[in-house]
Amino acid sequence: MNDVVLSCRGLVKKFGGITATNDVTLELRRGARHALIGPNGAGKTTLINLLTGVLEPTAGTIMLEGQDISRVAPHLRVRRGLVRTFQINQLFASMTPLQTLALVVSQQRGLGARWWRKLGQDAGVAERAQQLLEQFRLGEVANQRTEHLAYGKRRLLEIAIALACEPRVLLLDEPVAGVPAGEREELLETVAALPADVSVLLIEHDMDLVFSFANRMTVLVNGTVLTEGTPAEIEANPEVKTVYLGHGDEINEGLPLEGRSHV
Ligand SMILES: Nc1ncnc2c1ncn2[C@@H]1O[C@H](COP(=O)(O)OP(=O)(O)OP(=O)(O)O)[C@@H](O)[C@H]1O
Repeated sequence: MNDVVLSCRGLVKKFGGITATNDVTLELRRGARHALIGPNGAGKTTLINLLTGVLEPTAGTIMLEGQDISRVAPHLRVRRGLVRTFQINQLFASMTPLQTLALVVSQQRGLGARWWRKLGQDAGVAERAQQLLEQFRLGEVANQRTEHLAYGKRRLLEIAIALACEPRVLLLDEPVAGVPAGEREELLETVAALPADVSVLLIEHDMDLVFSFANRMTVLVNGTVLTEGTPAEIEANPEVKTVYLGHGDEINEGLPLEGRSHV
């Protein structure tokens, strides 16, 4: 069992009379490429917020590398290696990718607020920032203000920032959402090339990405795990089809064999 990196057991989250997460048990294995899918309102965002500590569970436990983190503050979960991608906010708009990544790498290495002075001096920080720029195909835009970047490049920067935090578990929250067709390929290739030792939980509506990326899938419906399995098992599962068919606009038109991508 020690190859389980992140798990939750009997996780419940109630908002007043609404049960958004209903007795969810999930295991993420070391090196996993695991996708979490489900129709709108299934509880995916709530579950990610519980795992990252943004929300406190009504009941249940969350374990990271064998330790109970159910009540650990979000920033301390990041320090322990549980990192999610987040949308770049105003804070980074006027900074360049190089500055942003140097800042995050500096913070990660305990250099804190002295990052800017250290940038020129600390070869380790500059080198790691440069590696990340190359890995995420941001070299050409390294010195452009983030607010001027193409949307796909911003999404790449978001993943690069998460990786700069040296995660053991990476929660990828809809990495291709809103990315124009012409910029998607680069993003898909970069996601596919994430380091094998980082375990990834992907939440995504784009079924092309889900089925090309994941080797394990969990389907959430009404806050509950409907089923879990390999992509082939999920695709063949009549219950999964019914659930998505019931929602009309979703996977019924989106399962890969039926030739559609976005749901
Ligand atoms: N803060 C909140 N207060 C009350 N109800 C909430 C809150 N957050 C989520 N919910 C409800 O919990 C349920 C699950 O919502 P959640 O956003 O987690 O689903 P989701 O699977 O992420 O949906 P989507 O794919 O549309 O983003 C929904 O019924 C939603 O209305």
